[in-house]
Amino acid sequence: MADAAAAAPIVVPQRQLFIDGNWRPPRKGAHIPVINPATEQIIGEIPGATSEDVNDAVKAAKKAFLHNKGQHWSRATGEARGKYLRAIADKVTERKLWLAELETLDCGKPIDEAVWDMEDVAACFEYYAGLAEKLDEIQYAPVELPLQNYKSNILKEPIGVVALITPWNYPLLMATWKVAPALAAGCAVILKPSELASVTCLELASIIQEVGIPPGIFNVITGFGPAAGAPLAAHEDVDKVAFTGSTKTGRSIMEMAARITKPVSLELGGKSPLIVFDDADIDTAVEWAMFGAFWTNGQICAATSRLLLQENIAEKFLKKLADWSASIKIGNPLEKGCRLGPVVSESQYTKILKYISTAQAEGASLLCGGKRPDHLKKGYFVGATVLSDVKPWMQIWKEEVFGPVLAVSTFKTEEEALHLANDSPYGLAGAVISKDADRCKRVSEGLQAGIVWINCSQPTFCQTPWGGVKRSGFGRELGEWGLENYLSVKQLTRYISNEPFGWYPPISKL
Ligand SMILES: NC(=O)C1=CN([C@@H]2O[C@H](COP(=O)(O)OP(=O)(O)OC[C@H]3O[C@@H](n4cnc5c(N)ncnc54)[C@H](O)[C@@H]3O)[C@@H](O)[C@H]2O)C=CC1
Ligand SMILES: N=C(N)NCCCC(=O)O
Ligand code: NA
Repeated sequence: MADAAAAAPIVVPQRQLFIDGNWRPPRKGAHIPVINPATEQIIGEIPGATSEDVNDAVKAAKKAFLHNKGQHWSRATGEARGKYLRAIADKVTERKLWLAELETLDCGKPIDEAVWDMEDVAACFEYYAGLAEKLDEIQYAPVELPLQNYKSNILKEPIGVVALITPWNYPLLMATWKVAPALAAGCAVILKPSELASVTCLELASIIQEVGIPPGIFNVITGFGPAAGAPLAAHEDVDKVAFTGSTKTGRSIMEMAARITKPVSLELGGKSPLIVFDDADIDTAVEWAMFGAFWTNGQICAATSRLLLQENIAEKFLKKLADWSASIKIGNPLEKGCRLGPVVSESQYTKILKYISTAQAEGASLLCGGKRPDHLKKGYFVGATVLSDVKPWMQIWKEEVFGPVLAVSTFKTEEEALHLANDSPYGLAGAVISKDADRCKRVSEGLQAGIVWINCSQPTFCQTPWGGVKRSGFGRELGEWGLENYLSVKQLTRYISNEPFGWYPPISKL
């Protein structure tokens, strides 16, 4: 399929903003080119929304949330909403290859990975359909009280109109991690995908239109961050913002939200460590180290981009790592078997190369990669890059690169490894590889991170919570925690005694 498609170019559908169940051109008429990072060519365009369109979308969402006293959506049963989520999952599955090809064209990830993402997207909608149904069972859950005159019950209600602002590294999957639980909870959604990769999110709008979710419950506003994202995050009638992206933008969103005391959940950057002990099986560990740093062309917030090797295996490990990394199939991401495509944009490409040259200037050794491979004349390709002799004070050890760049350092003892691993403002993920289960347990407990992988790096399931500590953000996506992000908890406390309360002396006795 991918090869046939490469022969007959796939056409990016021309779409408008999706507001109130309809496709609408942006009020100011702006458009943003869609660039294929593998060819550097413009292959389509997306609408460039501004605050006027944001106002329209928020108004539609608010109206839809309250429509018919919420009976048709926000106060409908979870079971009713779950049916729509399952229908979305089915359509994503039907269109899996088409969506995957669009994703690859738009952001450059290898087609095999894009297909995998689409499978995860469908599974995530399916999973939250199940949680929507389960929500009905737990409504009015009793709370045990110390006084017999009272009974308390808990209602879980949708938070309201939610703004979901998402990045370009897993364009449709990161949107789904937010859209699926938000819809399951009964919220009305405004999705603002990244201007660098919005195509598949617009296709999701088309799917949602087809399955017949009430107009206004799901809206997509494409556009630049400052023009479309900022007015959305700051809007008075947006009840919550969920964001995944850079630490800098996350901070500005939190500042905007703070002005009107609006809740936010933030999934920000990382510089996650992978610690490999000397009892590890070298081949297995090398492969996980590569996957943790080069999958998704290295553009993963939870990438284990800092590798810590126990000193006595470092030489052997690095030799294998460099040879294997240099052999990764890099090129046309639409070709099956491709394992490294271009990074998303010219500015990311330039930024990554700058990180690599700074690292070398600071004394790190380049073992492989570091540039666009010679056989590729165009496209934002960066060969899988391994930098060794990295010291903790170097920029490459401290800052998120968001590209296929692995920084390597060594340690002697477990204690030193943990110290080096935790010496970062970030705390999204961490990983440990060792045959010693006790050591893995100690290290897992010692890592300051929201996600710890043991004897692997990156596998992620929609059932398990996702999010960070320290400056990597707060709140948890996925699993039951992901649903809580979009629910508010209401307590209902009833006085059930037939006797008067009796605090004030009765008037007759005065
Ligand atoms: N943690 C993660 O998953 C991600 C981290 N990043 C990091 O961020 C760096 C820069 O990438 P960008 O695409 O510029 O990330 P970004 O954080 O600026 O973009 C993420 C989303 O936020 C929106 N946005 C930007 N400025 C905004 C504002 N003022 N108000 C509201 N929304 C706004 C963008 O349009 C996009 O939808 C990357 O090199 C990488 O280090 C980027 C994408 C994902
Ligand atoms: N689908 C998997 N396994 N991981 C997604 C990681 C998304 C991120 O960059 O945060
Ligand atoms: Na693009």
